[in-house]
Amino acid sequence: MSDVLELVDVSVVREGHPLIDHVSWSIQEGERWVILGPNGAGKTTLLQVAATYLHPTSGTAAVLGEKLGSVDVFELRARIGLASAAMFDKLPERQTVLQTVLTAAYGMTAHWQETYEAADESRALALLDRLGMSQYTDRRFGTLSEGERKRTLIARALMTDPELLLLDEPAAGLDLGGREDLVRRLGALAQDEFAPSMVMVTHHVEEIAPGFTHVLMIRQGKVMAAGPLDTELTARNLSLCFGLPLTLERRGDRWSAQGLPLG
Ligand SMILES: Nc1ncnc2c1ncn2[C@@H]1O[C@H](COP(=O)(O)OP(=O)(O)OP(=O)(O)O)[C@@H](O)[C@H]1O
Repeated sequence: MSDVLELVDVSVVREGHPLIDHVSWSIQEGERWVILGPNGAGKTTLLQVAATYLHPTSGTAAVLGEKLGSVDVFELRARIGLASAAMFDKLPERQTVLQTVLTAAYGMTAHWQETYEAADESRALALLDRLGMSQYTDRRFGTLSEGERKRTLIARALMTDPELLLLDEPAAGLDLGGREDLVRRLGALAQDEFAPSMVMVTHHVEEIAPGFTHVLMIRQGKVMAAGPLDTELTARNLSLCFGLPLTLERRGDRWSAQGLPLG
């Protein structure tokens, strides 16, 4: 069994409709995966299974060596970092950026009379610095721009020193500069040998940072391709996944894709 993630024939069915459909996927230690697929393909559903927030309707899922259904998910969740826009609503707007990151160390979303250890505060400050947020530590979370919020959430997800880091569309809504800044920071993280295993959901190959190693492509809940970027991220697979003819270009360790002209 894989140490990081092992899904065997996993389906998640809602209202008689499979959101993910007989998915088998395994992640080995040291791999950094990108999940690509069109709107509604099942990417977030897949990430929610990996984050232990969703249980398969059928099939088996093991995360960090623990089989879902026979493990205390609260203990397991402490070993997983999740950064997703769905967190925005759960985090108090009036809390400072530093508190927003610190509360993660206590498995909470809000600052409530905990006395933080100095070591936790130093760690939170170091993570915020790594994500380019040092000038914002005292700002209220609710006043941040989209890009600043996203970077805060990634620092927050790293606070517990997770073994698995899950990022749901971290670059969505960012402008070109914000995206490139984030790709650089994610690239530094992905290439750090002490960084956790990573899975990033995205819609765009341009957002794949250097250091990512594998891709899973999903369409209508089914896996279209899964494996090393070098062999699986091809124009053919991408075109099948998104349902239109696409060209794909690789320049160094970055990617770009374009639709073919009509006619
Ligand atoms: N509770 C639910 N009941 C019924 N259908 C659902 C439920 N939750 C999600 N879906 C549907 O399942 C499909 C997959 O959703 P999911 O959010 O996983 O897709 P996604 O690939 O992350 O999409 P996007 O790129 O648009 O964020 C969508 O068609 C969605 O409408």
